[in-house]
Amino acid sequence: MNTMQLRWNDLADVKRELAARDWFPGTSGNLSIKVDDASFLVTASGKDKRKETKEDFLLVDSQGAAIEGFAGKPSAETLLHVEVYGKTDAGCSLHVHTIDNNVISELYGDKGEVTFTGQEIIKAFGIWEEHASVTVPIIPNYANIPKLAEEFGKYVSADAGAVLIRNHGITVWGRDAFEAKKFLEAYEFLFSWHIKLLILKGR
Ligand SMILES: CSCCC(=O)C(=O)COP(=O)(O)O
Ligand SMILES: [Zn+2]
Repeated sequence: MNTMQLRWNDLADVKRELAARDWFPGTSGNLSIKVDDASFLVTASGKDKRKETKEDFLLVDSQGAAIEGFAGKPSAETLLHVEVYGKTDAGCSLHVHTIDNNVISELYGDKGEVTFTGQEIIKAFGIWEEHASVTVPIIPNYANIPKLAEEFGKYVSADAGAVLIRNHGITVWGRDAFEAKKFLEAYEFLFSWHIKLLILKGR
């Protein structure tokens, strides 16, 4: 099996697991995985990502242009994945729309970021101190994708990270598929925990 096929299988596994969580409502969401310095696999645009087909992913070059031999169109948001691979050594980038990430993005959108403190799951990010904090930037949901990608890129420097797009979704990246999925799950846990606490406390 060549590298592209191995990475295809890795991304298909992640896609299946996120689909089982129902994190692809209404065809939303897009996923990518690096194949080498010149190319990555990205989900095809507009498809129901809960379905598994032979046309689920396309190979694109480092600028996000489709490489011949693959059916369909690359994700409309491929340029955000281009930012991740162009600016870091990350190996996988995951974008999902959930109710929880949308609610958090709207609640804290004016602040431009949201911070969580004193939650055990923060250890999933490799931060083991007591009372540790994790902060996620929140950017406006520009309809113009190159502009959205440019704004998103301002927060992309480390090999792992996350950016919330207001009333849209979250993009999380990591060194490989395992790490990106772990971080995505941890962020979604924090969002859900925070919203439930706010509701129960009546704030
Ligand atoms: C129906 S969701 C609108 C587009 C979007 O935000 C998304 O994540 C999916 O776009 P894609 O082109 O990757 O299918
Ligand atoms: Zn989206």
